Amino acid sequence: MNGPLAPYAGRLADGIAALGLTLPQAIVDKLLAYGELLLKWNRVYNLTAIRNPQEVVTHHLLDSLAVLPLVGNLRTLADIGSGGGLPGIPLSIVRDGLVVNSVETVNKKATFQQQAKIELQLGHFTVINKRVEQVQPDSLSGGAAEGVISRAFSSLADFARLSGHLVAEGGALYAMKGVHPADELAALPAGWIVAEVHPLTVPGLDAERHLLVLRRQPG
Ligand SMILES: C[S@@+](CC[C@H](N)C(=O)[O-])C[C@H]1O[C@@H](n2cnc3c(N)ncnc32)[C@H](O)[C@@H]1O
Repeated sequence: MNGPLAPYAGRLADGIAALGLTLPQAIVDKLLAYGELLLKWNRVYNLTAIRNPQEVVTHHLLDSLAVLPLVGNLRTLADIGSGGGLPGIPLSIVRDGLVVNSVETVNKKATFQQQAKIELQLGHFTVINKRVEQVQPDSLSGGAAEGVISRAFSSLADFARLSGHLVAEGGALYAMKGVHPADELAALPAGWIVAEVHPLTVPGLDAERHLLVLRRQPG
């Protein structure tokens, strides 16, 4: 490959190793190809504020992969407010069998994701161009999802309110956050609890990251 991400291929490989992941070279190449597509389409479609190739590797690719140890064993995932396909597309690339439904309301962003699905041959990745509150669980590929994830989508309370209906029984909401959002916890809607808080380290990213797991209150 000789596109704008080529100089950062080593950084991606080092980051993947630092996350404790071992990925075939073909998968690493696919991650780079996705990053290049994002940069290319961003010039016209304004998909993400990040335009620096190095930051595509750290802030988008590695940041998305950092949650893999916590969601990588799920069978079905819905990514809400996925923008240019984050974290859903990187997760779909590295976990071929994972069924990912990617929900994004803005047409041009969903169109980009559909194009990425075709170019990267993501067989289990489905784009849903709708507002999440209008999506019914049975319209998701695989039905209600074991994991419903979002990054930079909304407050925890709105995430639970708007997306909670898409979580399968026994499943969870996964909120990717920067600093631990202590002030958002008190505003959670009734019926949801924060079951787990995982601090995450993203290689090459000098910023706090947390994954919060929300489950339905028992009883
Ligand atoms: C800040 S962006 C984050 C995009 C991506 N998750 C990321 O981390 O780069 C939030 C996205 O949520 C989408 N969005 C906002 N409200 C939505 C809703 N009700 N249903 C689906 N998507 C929504 C926006 O169009 C936008 O693309």
